[in-house]
Amino acid sequence: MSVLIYHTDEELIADLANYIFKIGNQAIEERDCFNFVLTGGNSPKPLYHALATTYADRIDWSKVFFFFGDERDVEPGLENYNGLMARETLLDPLNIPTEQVFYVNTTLAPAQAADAYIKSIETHFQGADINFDLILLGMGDDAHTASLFPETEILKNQDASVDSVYVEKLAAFRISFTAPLINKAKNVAFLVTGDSKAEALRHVIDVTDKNTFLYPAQLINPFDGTLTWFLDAKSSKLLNS
Ligand SMILES: O=C1O[C@H](COP(=O)(O)O)[C@@H](O)[C@H](O)[C@H]1O
Repeated sequence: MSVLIYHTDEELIADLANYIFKIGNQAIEERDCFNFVLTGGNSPKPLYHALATTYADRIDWSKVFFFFGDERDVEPGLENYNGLMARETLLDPLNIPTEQVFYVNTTLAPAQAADAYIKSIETHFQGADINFDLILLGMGDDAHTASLFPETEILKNQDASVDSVYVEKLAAFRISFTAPLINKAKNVAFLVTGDSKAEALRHVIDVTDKNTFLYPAQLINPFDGTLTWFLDAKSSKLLNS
């Protein structure tokens, strides 16, 4: 595991962009395609904007396939839909054709949407083992990642799959990769910024006595891949190292 801490947002974004392109260009060289899982929420917006502008010429975007590690159970056109945020900040500015983007179909009931999503991923991987080149994750101030929220049923799911979960404190359903599916990735990177994440981050990175039911991001530990944390000074202020 690598923990990288940056003192300016510009440095963090530049380094994370370089990391993404290194993995992406290597995947394209090896297999002619880069399977890239996006995170939702607010934290990645400046990164996505930078990828689509300053760094737009650093990869052949026609070879990049985009997925979502989690989705909110709202209509695709609504503000909270992670796919809409990614479309506005990254995918539309780069003119990515819809065939390269795997959105979660939230017009279906949550369980069916989860089922349809894993099936579409299986089809894309043509029956081969599903191991994404890169999964980008965020983390909430309650230590949830993707939509693996504390004290929810999905945390017990041992299948490398996509599941639906009812999150009581949000009174809403989510659709999310399970922890085993994330852990099968070749590379996993967290992007975590802001003071409000500091305490959760301390529990996830520094505390050796794990409680994955309360701090779900502790579940992320790739079986055979790399794990890198991209942090700003604020989110990392309570870490020992
Ligand atoms: O609900 C979500 O939250 C997390 C963290 O989001 P942020 O706004 O604090 O950056 C995000 O990673 C996840 O994809 C999203 O659905």
